[in-house]
Amino acid sequence: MSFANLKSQRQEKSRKSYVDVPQSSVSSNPETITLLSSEKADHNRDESHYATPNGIYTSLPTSMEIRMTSASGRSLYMKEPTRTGSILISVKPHVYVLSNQYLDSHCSSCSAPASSSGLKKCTRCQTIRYCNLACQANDWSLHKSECSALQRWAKNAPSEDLAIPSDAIRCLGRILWKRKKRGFDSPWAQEIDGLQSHRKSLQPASFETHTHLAHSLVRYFGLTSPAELSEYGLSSAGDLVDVISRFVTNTFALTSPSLTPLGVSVSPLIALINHSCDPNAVIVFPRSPKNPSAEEPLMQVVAIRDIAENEEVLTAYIDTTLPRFLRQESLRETYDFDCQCPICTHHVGVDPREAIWCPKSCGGMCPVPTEEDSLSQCENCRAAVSSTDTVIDAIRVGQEALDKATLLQTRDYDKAKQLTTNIIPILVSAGLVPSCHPLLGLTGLHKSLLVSALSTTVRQEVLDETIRAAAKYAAGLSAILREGHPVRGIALSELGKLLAVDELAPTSPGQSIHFPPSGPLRLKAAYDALIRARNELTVGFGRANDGGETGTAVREAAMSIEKELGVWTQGIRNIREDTPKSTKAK
Ligand SMILES: C[S@@+](CC[C@H](N)C(=O)[O-])C[C@H]1O[C@@H](n2cnc3c(N)ncnc32)[C@H](O)[C@@H]1O
Repeated sequence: MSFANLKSQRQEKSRKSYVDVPQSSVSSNPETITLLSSEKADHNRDESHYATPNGIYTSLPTSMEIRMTSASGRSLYMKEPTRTGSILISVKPHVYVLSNQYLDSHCSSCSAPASSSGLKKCTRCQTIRYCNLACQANDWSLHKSECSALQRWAKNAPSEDLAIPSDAIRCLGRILWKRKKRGFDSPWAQEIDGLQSHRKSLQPASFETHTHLAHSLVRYFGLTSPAELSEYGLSSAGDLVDVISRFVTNTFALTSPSLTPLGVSVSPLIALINHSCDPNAVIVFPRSPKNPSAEEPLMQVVAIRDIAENEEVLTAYIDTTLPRFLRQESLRETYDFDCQCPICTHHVGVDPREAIWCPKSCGGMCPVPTEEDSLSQCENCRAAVSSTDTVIDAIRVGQEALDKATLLQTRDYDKAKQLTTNIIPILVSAGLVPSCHPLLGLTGLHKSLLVSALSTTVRQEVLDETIRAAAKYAAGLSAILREGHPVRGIALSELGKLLAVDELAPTSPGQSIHFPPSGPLRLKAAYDALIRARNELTVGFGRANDGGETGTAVREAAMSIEKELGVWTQGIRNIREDTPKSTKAK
């Protein structure tokens, strides 16, 4: 449920404060902290949304029901056993928008990428683009209000690069316009108003973010006084902060069928699902070829393991490849709770997110030593880790490099790549396993940087390095995420596609002892990776969707390699048959 660009909102400055959140909720004085912790016993939430009748969720499938738990509020439960790969929920989000960087390349109505005939631009705001007139007509009822707000914003923008408001502002705008249009008492508005708000327990960092969002929203709507908020059914600036808090806590990434985050979306029904770092379901936008584009983007919840009757459906709000302390930090900051899921609380065995190889190379793993707990030994042979300081230093340097390279990846490609290239070997020589943080993150980033370079020039050694990085990344993910997780499926499909790229300088099959191999062995490795990817995508993007758009493309790629391999095999057979016996013996 990553909320793209939220933090960048903090940079959006504005002149006048409309926001009237009680200072006590953000002050750092001890009294406030006491107040907050006693509220925490009551889960720190505004109870008013619990009054919302379950009946308003018109898209709630009959196989599920809403229950209340003391630990996590409203929750979705299965009323019947469900198999891996089943689609549990399928809805169009209440609202969604593309992030600024995708406004030129994707349709703002169905969120599909531009076809070869390009997209048609709204002639008034010159910002929003559509596949065709049908997509434009589908979006018009909302874009009508948005169009003039976008024009006003652009006119007053201090510079060209700030001429379009962020995805968060545009999405909030759409929520308020649609809420007004549907009626403040409509089921649609009740579902939005029923979303959980953490306004009363905002932490200082979140308070700042919410304030900036409120300022920007006021500017986007062209309001000149807080009284004008009443037009949107809000009686005070505090109500506006509530809307923003609901949005922040309940927003999902709008993703492509290959999981690229394209924007943000809100579905009150799907927002009833609570979090686990070991989820039994995922939220995807598979874009099945069977779906009419007017129904896209279709948001689906898919079971990634069998779910029993009376079991809670749980998805992950954050990146679960991160170590526990980073997951907890992120959940506390954005969602205001301490995760008590099995992998956060049961310390059984070594967590592959925080592990190094056995110093005696027995194949076992040891927990990464920390400043607080420097004693570490192999889970298998009990060999003690002696290079504690080296490991701690390597992880610190790795984390700094990952943060820096992530920031630089779009601004300074060479520096970002230099960082990943130089730091990965340090972490590997310190003994980190491929799934360990921050090695996994750096490997994923290194792979993405190499892939983006391939789009300009393909050199054999770069292609091979990219394949090795993709293989290490897929192996690292596989140690953490359960089989059928769409992130695993996408990583494997990327590896398969890279292996399938024609070699520029194939070596002879006899020389193929290293990875990636060459010739038919490479093709076979591509085929194997694509078949594994296909199986995982069929689960993660829903069996009924046949793995969605990516699953379908991967199946086609695998079929074409199968044919090619058939030709190779036949070719080798023919050569064998044509070769005189005396030559074969040699
Ligand atoms: C998207 S909402 C989920 C639905 C929410 N329980 C409700 O009643 O509306 C996210 C909020 O639910 C609560 N929550 C979700 N998962 C939780 C968990 N594992 N433990 C405790 N609270 C959780 C947190 O308050 C979080 O900010």
